[in-house]
Amino acid sequence: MKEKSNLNFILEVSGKERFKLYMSAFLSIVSSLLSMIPYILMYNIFLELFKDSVDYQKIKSQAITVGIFILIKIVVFILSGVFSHIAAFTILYELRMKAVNHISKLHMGFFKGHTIGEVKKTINEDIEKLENFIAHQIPDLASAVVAPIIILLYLLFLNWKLALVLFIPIILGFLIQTIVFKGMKERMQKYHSLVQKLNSTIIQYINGMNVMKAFNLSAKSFKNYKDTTEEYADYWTEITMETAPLYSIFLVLIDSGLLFIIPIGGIMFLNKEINVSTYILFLILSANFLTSFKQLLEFGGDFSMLLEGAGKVRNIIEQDIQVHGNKKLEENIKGKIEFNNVTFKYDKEDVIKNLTLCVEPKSVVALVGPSGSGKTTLAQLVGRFWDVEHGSIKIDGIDIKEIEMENLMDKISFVFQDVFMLQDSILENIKMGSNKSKEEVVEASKKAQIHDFVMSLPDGYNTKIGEDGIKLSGGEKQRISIARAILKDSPIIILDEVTSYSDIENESKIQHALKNLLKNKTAVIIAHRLYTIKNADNIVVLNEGEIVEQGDHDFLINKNGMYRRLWDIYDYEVAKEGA
Ligand SMILES: Nc1ncnc2c1ncn2[C@@H]1O[C@H](COP(=O)(O)OP(=O)(O)OP(=O)(O)O)[C@@H](O)[C@H]1O
Repeated sequence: MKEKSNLNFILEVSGKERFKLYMSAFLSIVSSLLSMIPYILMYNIFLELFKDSVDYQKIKSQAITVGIFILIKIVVFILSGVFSHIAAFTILYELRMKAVNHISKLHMGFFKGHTIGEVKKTINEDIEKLENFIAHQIPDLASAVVAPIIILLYLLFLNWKLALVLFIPIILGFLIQTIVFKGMKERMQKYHSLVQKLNSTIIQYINGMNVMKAFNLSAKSFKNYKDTTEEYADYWTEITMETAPLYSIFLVLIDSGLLFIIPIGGIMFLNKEINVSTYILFLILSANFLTSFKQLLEFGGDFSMLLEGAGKVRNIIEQDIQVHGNKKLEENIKGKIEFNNVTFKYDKEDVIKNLTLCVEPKSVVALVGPSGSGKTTLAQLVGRFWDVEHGSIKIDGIDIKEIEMENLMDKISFVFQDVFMLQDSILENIKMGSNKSKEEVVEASKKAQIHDFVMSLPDGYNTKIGEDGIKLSGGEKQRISIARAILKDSPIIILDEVTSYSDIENESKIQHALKNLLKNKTAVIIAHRLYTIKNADNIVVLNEGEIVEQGDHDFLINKNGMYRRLWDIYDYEVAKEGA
């Protein structure tokens, strides 16, 4: 992945915009070359002024030419900026779209290894920084490289001995630069990881505020944030202490580059080796040369920082996407799900172990078992939230890896406890991008037992949800998510049963809604409350990723195994709650 440099990566993603970048760099070089011309013309003016009989007409025409070149330089400079800015914003747009699009195709596993803070920093900040690089630094860099070379060549041509004096600050500058920027890559990596950590801790701090307050943990979480901020500040202090003294010497050296030209040029003038106009031109051009040279050296630091940021974007864009085949499930599938010797692990330990299970079409299978036994994992594997390590999962005889992802998602509806809500109207929250009619939405909402609630709101289905709109209770969100699934009408339902209901009324409404949802569907239910799955066609008892028993409720109760024990615990807890 690292064979290609990050700079090449930027050029590669520039795609069609690359021409604009080259154009911008070219115009920037032309602009800096044009800025030399007035100096050369001024030299001619000086030469003329020091003649015995001054030709004022010639001076006038030279002065007008200087003015024209300055104007042309300004126009070319602006054009260079226009090209680079247009390119930059187009590239930024494409890069963001590419990254966000790519993220949607990644395994969930990617989000396990990267926090939301990290991903946000990359997509917002690292990509934004590239704007500065593309819009300003590519053209600046082009002219910063070419301009000093041209000036130096011209000065060597004017008087090579005096021009050689300029090499003193160049050599010293390079030496110091090498020392200052040694280990810069590692430092920049650490810098980026610290910024990511800062982002993650602040997101964690704000997102978890209500939970932390409830548990009186605000101070602890704040301490986490404070510690990270201190680590960041300490890191910058450390870098500054290490590099500042040398860097200051470097700046002074470059700025005082003229100190070498003034005395040595002066001596040469007194010895009549150069005339006064050459001396003056040397002073002007040397100052110009040293400024461009300093700019060029300063690019080094910015470069490392930007290229490291580009590397982060690459890390996302070059992540392997979840491959899928192009087979399609028929419109009216039966909905049979087969797990064949499925093994899966998140990290080191197998969470699902060589599991074989058949979910018959239009049957309801409930997964029960102790916490951590693998119920959620097994259900999520059907939707390829993760891919199995060994074995296969088939729907109507086709391996899910061979099915086109969109088609697979079309055939499965997920109803999870943690309901994701769009910051949009209730109508859009139920439609979820589909082109179903309002009537169909209302029909689904009635079946999901949420219609009456929606109609009691002032704006009905147009009521906004989210920060600017109304807040919904857990039960209401759950019923909206059931309405979504009823509207989607997929043949397979994966349902994470709600652990607790806010009240009896909510509970009976949700049970009713679920009954409507599961009618004629193949369903896999992750069961937390045993009595709700008593009527399931098949109850699968999981323990440590293995099926320990399965059958209907009566069969399993009579078997007197783990299911029976789970019931005993459950009955005890329900009795305790009721007491
Ligand atoms: N994203 C993840 N990354 C790493 N390990 C995970 C992840 N999700 C679950 N696990 C681990 O996998 C095992 C099975 O978890 P899973 O959530 O499937 O069990 P569960 O039976 O649904 O539990 P519960 O009833 O508590 O929801 C557990 O040991 C859990 O810690």
